[in-house]
Amino acid sequence: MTVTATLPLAAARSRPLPESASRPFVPGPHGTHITIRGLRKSFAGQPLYEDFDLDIPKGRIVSIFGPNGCGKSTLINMVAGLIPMDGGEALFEGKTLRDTQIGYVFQNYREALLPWKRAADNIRYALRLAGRTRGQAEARLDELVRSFDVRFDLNRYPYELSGGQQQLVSIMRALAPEPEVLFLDEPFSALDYEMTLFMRDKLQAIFQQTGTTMVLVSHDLEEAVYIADRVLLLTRRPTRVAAWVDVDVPRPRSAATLADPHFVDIKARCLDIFQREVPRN
Ligand SMILES: Nc1ncnc2c1ncn2[C@@H]1O[C@H](COP(=O)(O)OP(=O)(O)OP(=O)(O)O)[C@@H](O)[C@H]1O
Repeated sequence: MTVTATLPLAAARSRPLPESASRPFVPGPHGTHITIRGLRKSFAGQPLYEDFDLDIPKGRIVSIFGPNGCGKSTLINMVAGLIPMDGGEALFEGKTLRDTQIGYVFQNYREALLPWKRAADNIRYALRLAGRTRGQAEARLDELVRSFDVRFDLNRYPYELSGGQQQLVSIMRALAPEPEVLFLDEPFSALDYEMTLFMRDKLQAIFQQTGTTMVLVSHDLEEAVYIADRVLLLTRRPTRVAAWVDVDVPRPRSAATLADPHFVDIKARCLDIFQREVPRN
């Protein structure tokens, strides 16, 4: 699903909280960042999620992979507060979304940035919305430019930038207020292959610098495994967890990783689960 919005997070925090599940809340194991309990969602009377529980680990990159239409985007959009749950709840280390700083990177970078603002002003704007003073925003912007090693002119308008550059600005904007969790919905799917490889490595480098919990939806199994510490495989709807697969491949990963026998083995295991589990539902 493609979501297009320009100011998702401000809107998300003003939404009412979902109703709590009627059963007692059971916390996740040690190291859990996001605890989802009793999640329910239907579209047009057709259940997508029914009494769905999930624990997402802290300080890890989790990729979500599953068949078309199983609800990958809907899941992160509900947890990020962009669309309502029908029931259940999600807590961030015990806190509600309202008390949690999150970032979100949309698949459709063309509509994600504010077109009337220069790239740098898109980032400044997010920082000002998050309550930073003008001086703090400038300092943070400088820091981001250094850590992302930005070599193009951020004083350009989005339409003057390439797709990859726009998506890089979107990721910088999402990370600018130092979110506790970063959600990414197929962030590289609209980019060409060269730019996709570059952006994956950029994201990985940022993760290694910050340790921010990241939850990424991907259509591409190789990408899902390459980027993740853990891959969450989902079934067809009504959607369940098919499996969690650990990707115990050292970072930084590189093009050579793609041919590493252990990496290839993990990818094959994911594909096997996908093919075995998914059609049964
Ligand atoms: N607003 C909506 N109204 C009706 N149905 C919807 C809506 N949003 C999503 N759906 C349906 O819910 C299901 C899950 O959609 P979602 O986009 O979350 O799946 P996905 O796994 O991300 O899909 P894809 O792999 O195709 O990107 C799909 O069948 C979709 O058609």
